Amino acid sequence: MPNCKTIAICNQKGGVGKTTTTMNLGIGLANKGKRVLVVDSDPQGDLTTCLGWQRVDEIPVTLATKMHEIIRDNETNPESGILHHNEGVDLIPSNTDLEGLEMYLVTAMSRENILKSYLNMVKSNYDYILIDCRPSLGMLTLNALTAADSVIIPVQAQYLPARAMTQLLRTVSKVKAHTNPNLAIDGILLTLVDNRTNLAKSTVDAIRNNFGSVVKIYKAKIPIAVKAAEVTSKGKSIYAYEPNSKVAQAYADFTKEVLSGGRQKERLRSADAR
Ligand SMILES: Nc1ncnc2c1ncn2[C@@H]1O[C@H](COP(=O)(O)OP(=O)(O)OP(=O)(O)O)[C@@H](O)[C@H]1O
Ligand SMILES: [Mg+2]
Repeated sequence: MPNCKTIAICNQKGGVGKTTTTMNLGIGLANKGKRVLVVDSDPQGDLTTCLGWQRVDEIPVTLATKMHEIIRDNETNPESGILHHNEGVDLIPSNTDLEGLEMYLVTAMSRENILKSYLNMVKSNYDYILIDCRPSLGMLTLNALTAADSVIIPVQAQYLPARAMTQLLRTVSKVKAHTNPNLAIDGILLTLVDNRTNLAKSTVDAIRNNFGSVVKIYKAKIPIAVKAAEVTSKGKSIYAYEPNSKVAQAYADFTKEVLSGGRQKERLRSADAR
């Protein structure tokens, strides 16, 4: 059976490009012939909307439905309710129902393992599963990190995210110590990069100096561009919306780096967990 790699796209900081990256990496991988499932793990349902399902609250089967089924041990078809996007990715959608599920998780048995248990039922159908995390380090993100083989951290290249990164790296260490010893950090993806400003350049340098020895930083950098912001309301990827743009090229380069794998420089040890 072919191996499936599950990647959580994670940063508790809001608006750093997690959803845009999940969508364009997912479709980038599908364009390279990979079987891809993207999972919307944010009750805002942004990934679901970006992929073209505008009325998220009318979607009958969502990630919350699937996770409830696991918690209640209901026998159902794990593949039912998975949506198919015409650019070749499958989607497990979400809406505000996931908010209630997250609260419910707090008291559930094996609460960090629910998403993993579900994804284990469908992962043989895929080469990659990408989980778009919500901007917090709550139960849903802990479920994503427990289900994942690795984490990609989009970082907005406009200020030094020192505190948020330290918190995130500590959370990854805790997850490694408690629920997922093999979790790796694949790397930091610099997003919303404005190459014209000195601030962006010095911030990119500062991110490299501060975290480059601990976590790999992808060579590809995603430029800030109006087209990238527009595409999120079009229901299609940047490759379909603006194929010749710098953002499309950057996401294609990033996709190639992800395909070539690489977990080098990941020196975070579970012993670091506090
Ligand atoms: N390269 C880019 N250039 C310009 N705007 C972008 C770019 N990438 C994303 N955006 C816009 O920035 C905003 C935040 O992006 P996105 O929703 O992907 O971030 P997020 O980290 O998922 O946010 P949240 O934390 O709310 O889930 C969106 O309005 C999006 O359209
Ligand atoms: Mg998002």
